[in-house]
Amino acid sequence: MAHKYDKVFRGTAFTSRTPQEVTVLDDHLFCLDAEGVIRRILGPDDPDYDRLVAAYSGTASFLSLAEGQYFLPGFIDLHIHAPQWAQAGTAMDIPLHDWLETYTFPLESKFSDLDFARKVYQDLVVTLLANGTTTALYFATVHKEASYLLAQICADKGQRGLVGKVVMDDREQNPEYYRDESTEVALADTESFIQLVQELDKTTKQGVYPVVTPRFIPSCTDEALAGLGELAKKYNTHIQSHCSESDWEHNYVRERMQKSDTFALHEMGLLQDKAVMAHAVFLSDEDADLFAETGTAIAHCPISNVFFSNGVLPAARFTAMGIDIGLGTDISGGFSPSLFDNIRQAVISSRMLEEGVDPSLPSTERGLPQSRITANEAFYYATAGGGQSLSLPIGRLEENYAWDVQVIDVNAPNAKLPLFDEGISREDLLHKILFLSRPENIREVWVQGDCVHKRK
Ligand SMILES: Nc1nc2[nH]cnc2c(=O)[nH]1
Repeated sequence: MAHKYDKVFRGTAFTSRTPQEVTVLDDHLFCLDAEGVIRRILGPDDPDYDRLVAAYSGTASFLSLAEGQYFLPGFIDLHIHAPQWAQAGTAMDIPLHDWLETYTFPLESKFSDLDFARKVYQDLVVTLLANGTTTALYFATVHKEASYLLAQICADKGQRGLVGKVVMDDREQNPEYYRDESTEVALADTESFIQLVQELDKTTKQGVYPVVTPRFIPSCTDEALAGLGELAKKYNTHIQSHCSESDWEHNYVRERMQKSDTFALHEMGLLQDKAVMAHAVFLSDEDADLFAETGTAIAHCPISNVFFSNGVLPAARFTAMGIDIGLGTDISGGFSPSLFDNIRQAVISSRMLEEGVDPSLPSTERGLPQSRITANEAFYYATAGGGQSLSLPIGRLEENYAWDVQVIDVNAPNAKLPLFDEGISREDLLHKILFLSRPENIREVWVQGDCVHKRK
């Protein structure tokens, strides 16, 4: 009899049900179709379970996890500057504005050289996959060709890439050596980039997507911002930018536009269901309401925020207000390519926000009550929250979602997790995985039903 499913996986999986609750699927079967979509999930009590195991086990379509191995959804990096991988871990000691001018713009300008771009982008995509990141929302550079090359590399290596050619057209704000030639060229390049990537997408299984990407308001003219809003609408694309990241940026926009970043971006047609704004640390309640109403998501980048944001995102409050939130590494404002590291920092930063950090103040005045997030919530942001933010069926191990997973091995050689209690609860085990896993524990990574990384 012909097999109904393209692949069947057997093992224990963790997946978020809500921001606070994780579902454990103990020794379940995950049945995929040829498109790499989960069509059926069944537990050992299901009457079909034994029949399916008997039919598929021993075939090339069946993969069963060993003791100590678990499925987690692949991570979704909701904010990452691909070219900045080349400077990750350096220049963490100066403010955002100086950092952009002294380090970042000179580096990004080098991506006019396609050979250099290829070297950096290939290394980054492979590294992200090895860190369990199955989908990434990338800023590239102003260069159309190199931005397209990044989309091609994602297509080639099997990562779901959402890629933006960055727009920086303001002649006063951007250095002559690194900006769009003119507003017209910025818009024309963006439009042809969108068309090229939408064509490329048709050749991939996992999907690659063009993203309308004004770097941030300070680097764009009003005309470019409005034109980009129209292009996003015309081609139904995702949108990304930075919003209210730091005191300097937030105040610059207020002075130039006489309104907040959020309201200015909204006026330009840049807030919508498929829009993701990085940081958003300084949103007022009115700004936050507008995010929730328009379906605009926040890419929370907790490591980067320590260095560049002058504050901590009140993630718990914004989640309660109904805003979609995902996690971003913000390479290289953040130094780490790992969303495990960012899960940890999201929890740590939220605790510091809640408790406060100035010991000279009485405890009652030190912090912002009810700001802490749990490890479950940070896990949600890195997975289901990211999928929700992008309006894509990813980030959950549920029927009709893509099979994007990482196989975690708690007994990996040289990276064994400290597990000495055989009766450990499933939730405690997940928390150990979240706080202690290293790349060595990520045994395999799958995107849209295909294996894209395997540790030797
Ligand atoms: N963190 C960060 N903030 C920005 N704001 C504008 N550009 C950037 C960037 O590259 N990184």
